[in-house]
Amino acid sequence: MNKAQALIVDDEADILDLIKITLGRMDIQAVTALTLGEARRQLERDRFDLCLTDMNLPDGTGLDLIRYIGEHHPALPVAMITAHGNQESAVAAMKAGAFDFVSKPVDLQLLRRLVGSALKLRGRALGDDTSTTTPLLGESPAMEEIRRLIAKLARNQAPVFITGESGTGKELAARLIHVQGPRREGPFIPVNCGAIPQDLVESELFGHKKGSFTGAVSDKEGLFQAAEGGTLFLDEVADLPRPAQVKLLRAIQEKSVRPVGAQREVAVDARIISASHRDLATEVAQGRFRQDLFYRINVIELRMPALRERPQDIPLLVTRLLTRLARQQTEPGYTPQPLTLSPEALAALQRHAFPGNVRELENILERATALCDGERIEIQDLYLTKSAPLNPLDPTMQTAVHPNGSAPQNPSATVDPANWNIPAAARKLGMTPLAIRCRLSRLSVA
Ligand SMILES: Nc1ncnc2c1ncn2[C@@H]1O[C@H](COP(=O)(O)OP(=O)(O)OP(=O)(O)O)[C@@H](O)[C@H]1O
Repeated sequence: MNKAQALIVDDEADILDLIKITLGRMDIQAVTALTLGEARRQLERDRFDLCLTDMNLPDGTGLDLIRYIGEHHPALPVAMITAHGNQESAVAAMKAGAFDFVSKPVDLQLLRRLVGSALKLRGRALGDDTSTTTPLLGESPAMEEIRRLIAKLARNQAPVFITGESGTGKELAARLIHVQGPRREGPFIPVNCGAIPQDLVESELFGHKKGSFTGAVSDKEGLFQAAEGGTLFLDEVADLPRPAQVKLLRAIQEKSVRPVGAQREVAVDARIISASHRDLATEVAQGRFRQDLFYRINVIELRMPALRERPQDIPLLVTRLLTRLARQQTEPGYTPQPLTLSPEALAALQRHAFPGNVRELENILERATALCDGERIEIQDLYLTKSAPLNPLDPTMQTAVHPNGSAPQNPSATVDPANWNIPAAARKLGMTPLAIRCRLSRLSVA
């Protein structure tokens, strides 16, 4: 590959020189521009592997340049040089499509890492190499869109916040962002924030020094440091206690952490992807989650759709999951044929509400595979009981008209799947419990 070439845009000659020297030591040719107009001309004249731009330019802003590059040179990673402590412009840059940011005074170690990550994208098509991770299956437009967004997000370093119900594939999406991006060779460290005992959260995340608290018998590296060069996936981030939220904010802003009991901060280079099945905006409104942290981790939001919103994906998921289950039962010299699903069983699954989403589908099929006698899974092998929640979005649920002429109501939407309280639902819908039971058994699968 030819020598890499970077375009550096800043109206301060000193900064241009400093960056030029640093890149030169990395064997990268740097071309400089003092204005937005000059940068555009360079971009049309030459081919670059990376662009670094300041926010304030004499004839525009760095954001203008980021947007211009997004439109005309979408494969070119561009990073913003922001004024010290100006988090707004860092967030704005990443929302506009910047790959990453570095704040002034420029920390050369961080700059070198940033440049290294950007150059790993050279000559690579979007979404390469997902071979080691389960693909995100689904042919629905919603899943197509998710895959497209993941490929795009993989190319930058912005914090991503993934929302969605339990089992919708939030962790899978985070892994795909990691493996499709320049950090793929680095570690992917998943952390369930809700599973760490409250008093150990800070030490787990940021590490500790020997003797900093009872039980700290030796220095310990935190999960942030373990994710160096890779991605830290903070699952159930809403469960982080407030003091850890303050430290997390600082770690993201300053790209450095201070282990418990340590005097000095240590620089860390980890991409943060977080997720929660809870609505973080509500958590903020109720004072349980810091607004500034919410703003910082939620630069880009990815919403994983519930399975009930895309029942058309169920047949493909079923086929792939049954194939995988058959493979898992392979014995030396014998691989069983994947089981098939009867049309009635498939229809039943497409009517099911799946509160546990794809994970629940996996469990249902695993159980059915174990219990099924023949080669075809029948409706009764699914063990969807009468109390199984029905998909309120299923069109067959929308046809009944309520006697009082109000909008069609759906008993399964009213009957809380957790309680399955039919009398209460009947009161709410103005129907008799018997009528509800009849509706449910007509639509139910068992
Ligand atoms: N679109 C999909 N294609 C294939 N497998 C999927 C898909 N979505 C989810 N899965 C599978 O479903 C299971 C649950 O996914 P995952 O753990 O990513 O969900 P989650 O949203 O992070 O769940 P939780 O909120 O409970 O942590 C995993 O085995 C994952 O591989």
